[in-house]
Amino acid sequence: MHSAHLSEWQRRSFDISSGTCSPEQQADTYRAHILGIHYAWVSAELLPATVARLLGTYSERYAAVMDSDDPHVGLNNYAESALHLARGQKNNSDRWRSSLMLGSALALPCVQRMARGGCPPVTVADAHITVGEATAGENASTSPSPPTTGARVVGVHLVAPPGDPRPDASERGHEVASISYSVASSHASAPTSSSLCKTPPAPTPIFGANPPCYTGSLLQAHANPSASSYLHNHQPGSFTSSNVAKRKTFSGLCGEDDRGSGPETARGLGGPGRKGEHGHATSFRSAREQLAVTQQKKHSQQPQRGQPLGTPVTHKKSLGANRSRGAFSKFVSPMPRQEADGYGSDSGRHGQAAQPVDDRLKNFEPKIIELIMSEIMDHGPPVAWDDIAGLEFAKATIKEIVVWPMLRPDIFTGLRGPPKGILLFGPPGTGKTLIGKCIACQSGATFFSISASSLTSKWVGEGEKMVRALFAIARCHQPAVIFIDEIDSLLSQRTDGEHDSSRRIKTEFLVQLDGAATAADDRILVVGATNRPQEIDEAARRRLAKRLYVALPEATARQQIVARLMSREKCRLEPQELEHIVDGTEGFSGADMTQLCREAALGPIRSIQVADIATISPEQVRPILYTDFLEALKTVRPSVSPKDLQLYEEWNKTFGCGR
Ligand SMILES: Nc1ncnc2c1ncn2[C@@H]1O[C@H](COP(=O)(O)OP(=O)(O)OP(=O)(O)O)[C@@H](O)[C@H]1O
Ligand SMILES: [Mg+2]
Repeated sequence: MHSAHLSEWQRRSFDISSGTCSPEQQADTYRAHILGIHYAWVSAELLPATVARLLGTYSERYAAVMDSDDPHVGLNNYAESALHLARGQKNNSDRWRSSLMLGSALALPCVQRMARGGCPPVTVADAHITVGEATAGENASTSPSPPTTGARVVGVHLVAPPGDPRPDASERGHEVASISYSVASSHASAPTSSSLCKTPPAPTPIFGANPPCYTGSLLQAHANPSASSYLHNHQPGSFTSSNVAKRKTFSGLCGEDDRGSGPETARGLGGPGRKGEHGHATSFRSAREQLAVTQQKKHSQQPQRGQPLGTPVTHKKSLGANRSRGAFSKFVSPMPRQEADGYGSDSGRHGQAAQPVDDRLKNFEPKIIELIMSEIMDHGPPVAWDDIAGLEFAKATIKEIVVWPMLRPDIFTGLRGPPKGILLFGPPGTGKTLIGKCIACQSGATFFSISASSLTSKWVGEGEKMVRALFAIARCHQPAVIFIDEIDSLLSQRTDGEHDSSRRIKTEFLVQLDGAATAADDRILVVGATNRPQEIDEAARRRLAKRLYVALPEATARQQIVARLMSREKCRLEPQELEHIVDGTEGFSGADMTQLCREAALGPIRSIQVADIATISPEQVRPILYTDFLEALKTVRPSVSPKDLQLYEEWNKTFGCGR
């Protein structure tokens, strides 16, 4: 072994053998010996035989110290060092002082918020709360003496500063004294607090008219045992206690623990009915009572009708937490509510499908009904009859067929009954769709505006169902107008090579149109519009009994169109100029006239310098002039060729209902 080790070894052996060692020192020395031998063995500093001999020797001696039954010799000092450390530590649990002092508590934002409700914030000088031996505060002179001399006063002192300008400041000394006395008397079985209290105890909530005022709280704490518990649990002052028992005493004297804090608690369950040995409410409460208290608290926190203003109510803001989510709670859709009128026109307009209410619709799949309701029904911007220029015969006929029978169904019966179908045919852009929109607005009927593509489906059989559903729904909403724009694509002539499904759709439509599936008094009118009337199937043509030619606008109609459009713009057109424009637009359709006016309206803008376009005000833009129309006429051409026009004329002569 190294010399250093050897000297250490020798020193230990000498210490033990000298007889001056205490048993603890002996045990420690033997432990050190054994560790040293292990170390030397591992380091190969000792021969195994030597290790065995030494270990045997020292283990035996160590065991003699440690395992001895002799109380004077034997010891167990394993934990000695730890205990030694613990003994050196200061234990502060006995005398504990909260770091939350009155001053810091009053500076807390929540306390300041409470104080903002009309009662001035309490200052440090206002309150001095002491738990412990009798205190001799500045208010001692104002406090009545405790009835029992030597009784330990556990007091709550609220001291009014001498110069406090607040009106109740002078009284608070007495009031506080009564609090102090009240608590003390409870300990000493003294007279009731009410006999000494200046303010009669009232069963008001702990936060009365001046909730944030600590004075009020403390006074009511005096009157109300449970309020005392509030004080106990929430008092922001310094809390000094000499030991745990004293703190428990204070807790008991103050009333209930925090589980029962609140006025309802005292009045309802733990209050007058349940008294502790000192005549105060005890803190014990069964689970059932606790549940009732919790419920009561919950309900009392909800604002009641007629609750006086200023009564503080604790509101917990939560998102939807107040809403019942139970199995019986009614789900409220976040979508805006529609009128629950079944398949009313309103519900369909907004794309929300209602549940079928009519027996006639029960055989249809909801999705088909939904599709028709949500996509087919259409209500555009309002169109008046006067908005349609010219076309007097067509307008009169439609009024006769659609509007009047709707108004007087009792007169239009029998032979006077309206036809089941109307066909509006004519060149493109002449106002056929416009007439359909006008019917929708003016007839007062439920208006179904569908396109052929809405009724056709790639799924075999779906198209026929759609057609059937359309008429069924229209039947449920009589009087109804089914407007089918570009009806030629739906009811074109049936050919041998066409797909079977489209043929079936046509057949179904003709069946429905014929009225075979409808009653005689059903008021459903089908209005078809097409610019290719010659392509319509002859069976369909027959069923669309009133075939009205929507011709190109005549001179007066063209003039009306221009005048009407220009009346909404800043325009300067002489009557002669307007006549010239009308004369120069022979063969123009209504759409062409609209396009001409749009083009002319751009004339004033084009005359503005490019640099000024960003800064010019609308008032500075010059009016539309005749020259603008002349310029526009250079670019706008009629969209209907004379040849096409001839075809329409011929078809009208052949199949049309015009004069
Ligand atoms: N008689 C008219 N009076 C006023 N404006 C009209 C008239 N005819 C057409 N217009 C104008 O032309 C536009 C197109 O008209 P509309 O859509 O009714 O034509 P259409 O006959 O349905 O054409 P298409 O056969 O191509 O469908 C209208 O929005 C309207 O501005
Ligand atoms: Mg059209």
